[in-house]
Amino acid sequence: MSARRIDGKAAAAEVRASAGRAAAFFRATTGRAVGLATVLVGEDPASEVYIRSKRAACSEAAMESLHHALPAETSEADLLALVARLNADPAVDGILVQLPLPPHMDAARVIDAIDPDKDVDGFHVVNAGRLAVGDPAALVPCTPLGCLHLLKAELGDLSGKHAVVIGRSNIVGKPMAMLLLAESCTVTIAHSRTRDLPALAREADILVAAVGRPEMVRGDWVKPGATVIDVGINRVAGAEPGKTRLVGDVAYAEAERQAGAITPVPGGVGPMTIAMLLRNTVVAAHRRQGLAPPEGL
Ligand SMILES: Nc1nc2c(c(=O)[nH]1)N[C@@H](CN(C=O)c1ccc(C(=O)N[C@@H](CCC(=O)O)C(=O)O)cc1)CN2
Repeated sequence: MSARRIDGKAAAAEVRASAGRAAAFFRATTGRAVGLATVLVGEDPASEVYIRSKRAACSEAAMESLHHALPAETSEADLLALVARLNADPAVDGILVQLPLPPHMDAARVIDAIDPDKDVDGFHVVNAGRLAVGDPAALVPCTPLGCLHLLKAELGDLSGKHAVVIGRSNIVGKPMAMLLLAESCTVTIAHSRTRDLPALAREADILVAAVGRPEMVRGDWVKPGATVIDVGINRVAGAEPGKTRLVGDVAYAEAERQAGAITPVPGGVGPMTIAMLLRNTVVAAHRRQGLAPPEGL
């Protein structure tokens, strides 16, 4: 039997619509639009596409996006000075510095210069700490937040389920594990040094793959009926010369024969990242104004 295909595009459209309604309420209440500052350093083509999509999503939700495009050779000091100006700007509710940054910059230093309450990517150490201790003031990284949204829509209550998260990055693996723990899952974080990863993965009711290695998770790693969330976005050579195609970290055609439900790539987790960015920005705006973010956002 074939797994249910989890439609991330449809789920993302709902989250974006609900963020748009909250942004309209915010404008009606405060007299100003929710403002997101986007910062792109250099001309990485994929980053340019993501920034364009984020700005288009903002405009669709009637939020203001204030874009700063800096040349690749910008110094870290100049970027930090821009971040300081955005921190102080009352029209800016959220600040997003698109990653990756050029190699001469220290991304951790730049992220930690962002006001944690405007850190709509949820990457700041203060937000990582808030998430770890269960502080509701945490702004949570968009990709794992999107994964959790898809999991809850698919499974309802996650309590007691065994979740295996493959990947331990600060922006996906670790926050994903924290979110699942907060839902009372039993969580195992696996990584490149984990012994007998296929056997461990086969124990998972929920299997999250966030390793950045094309189709690493094979069909026989998946417990029958498990829910599989594929965070990978890997561009690999296509069938025709010179063409490429996107694949996840999961060998989809094999895994869908085992899983109960599975996210595709593209069209699974990816669209949720931008939807949750809008959600985080609207939440940050409400909190900064002393307003309660709308229920269910
Ligand atoms: N500051 C940040 N930088 C980066 C983040 C982030 O969350 N904050 N995440 C990624 C890139 N990213 C957003 O920035 C992102 C990646 C992928 C998608 C997406 O919708 N993917 C589509 C496929 C798109 C394609 O055809 O290439 C999908 O999976 O369906 C959205 C956002 C790194 N940097």
